[in-house]
Amino acid sequence: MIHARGLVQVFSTRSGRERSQVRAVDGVDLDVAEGEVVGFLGPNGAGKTTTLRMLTTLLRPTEGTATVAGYDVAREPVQVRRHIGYVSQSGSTGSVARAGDEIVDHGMLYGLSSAQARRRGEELFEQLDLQGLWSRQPKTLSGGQRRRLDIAMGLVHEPSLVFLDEPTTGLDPQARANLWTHIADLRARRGATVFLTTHYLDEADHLSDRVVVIDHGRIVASDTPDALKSRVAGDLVDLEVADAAQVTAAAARLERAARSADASEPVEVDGTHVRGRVQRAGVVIPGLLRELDQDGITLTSIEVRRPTLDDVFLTLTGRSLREGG
Ligand SMILES: Nc1ncnc2c1ncn2[C@@H]1O[C@H](COP(=O)(O)OP(=O)(O)OP(=O)(O)O)[C@@H](O)[C@H]1O
Repeated sequence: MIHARGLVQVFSTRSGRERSQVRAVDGVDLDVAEGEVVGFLGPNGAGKTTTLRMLTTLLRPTEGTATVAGYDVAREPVQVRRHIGYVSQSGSTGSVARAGDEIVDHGMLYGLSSAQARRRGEELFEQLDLQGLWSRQPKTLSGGQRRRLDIAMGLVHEPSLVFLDEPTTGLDPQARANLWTHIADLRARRGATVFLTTHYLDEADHLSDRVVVIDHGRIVASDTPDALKSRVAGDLVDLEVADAAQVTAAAARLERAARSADASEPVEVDGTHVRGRVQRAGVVIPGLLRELDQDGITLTSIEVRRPTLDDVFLTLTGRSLREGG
């Protein structure tokens, strides 16, 4: 569905007399298969939107090639646009027309007859839980309803590939969860391929078959969320030691368990807490507990936290997405 090779985008900027160049996207290769849901993540300014704009033909690549839905973005932009849906960050539903008329107009813009566009619009209103809102002006809808209307507009011409740029930004948790169901449905019901950018790691984790991470204009990782988590981070084990005098001995034990499991971070001591990462806590902990017991070390508590995509992100880019914003 998407095949990109060596995509580059260089922007020239001017500040006063100074001219400078920004290599916003710096050699991106990307392959997305039919029916895949891919989450595209990166810190602010990493090049996500610029990549998306090249793939949707809104921006001509400085270098490199890409085919999207079977058409070349540089040579066949009209064909590309006809076969994709694009829901931008800002959305497109700011007008004063009625929501239903907006969607019919949009469908006709893509070559549907008005009857076809109406039928398709009504179907989408139903699928996206927008029943009863056909005659409302978009500006009177809630944030979640408006975002769903944006998505309906992006789908009216039945594209097999949909680009969603930060689909849930600014929505409350309930509206986000609701939209997730609809996005997951796109693939389940229609077999659509979905390429989405997001700042929410839980969203990428929940929705994506595969997560692609971009940093400084380059792809730094591409794998399933689970594979990324187990490859990069390891499970965090937090031991709380009952007797402060035994903290050092407990740390040495955890250190050994972590080392044998090939963890990269050092064990950290914080008061009576000893923390470290081990590759597979379920395998490592029974042996560790036996050793601590043999040494006469008593624990007040033990906690294990599975790695999150944020841990992966931090390891890959040196920044936390949560700090981003
Ligand atoms: N039209 C432009 N002219 C000059 N520089 C630009 C232009 N558009 C983007 N850039 C720069 O290119 C880099 C990548 O920007 P881009 O918007 O693709 O990042 P992003 O990953 O989408 O970020 P965000 O998460 O903040 O939306 C940034 O350094 C940005 O300042």
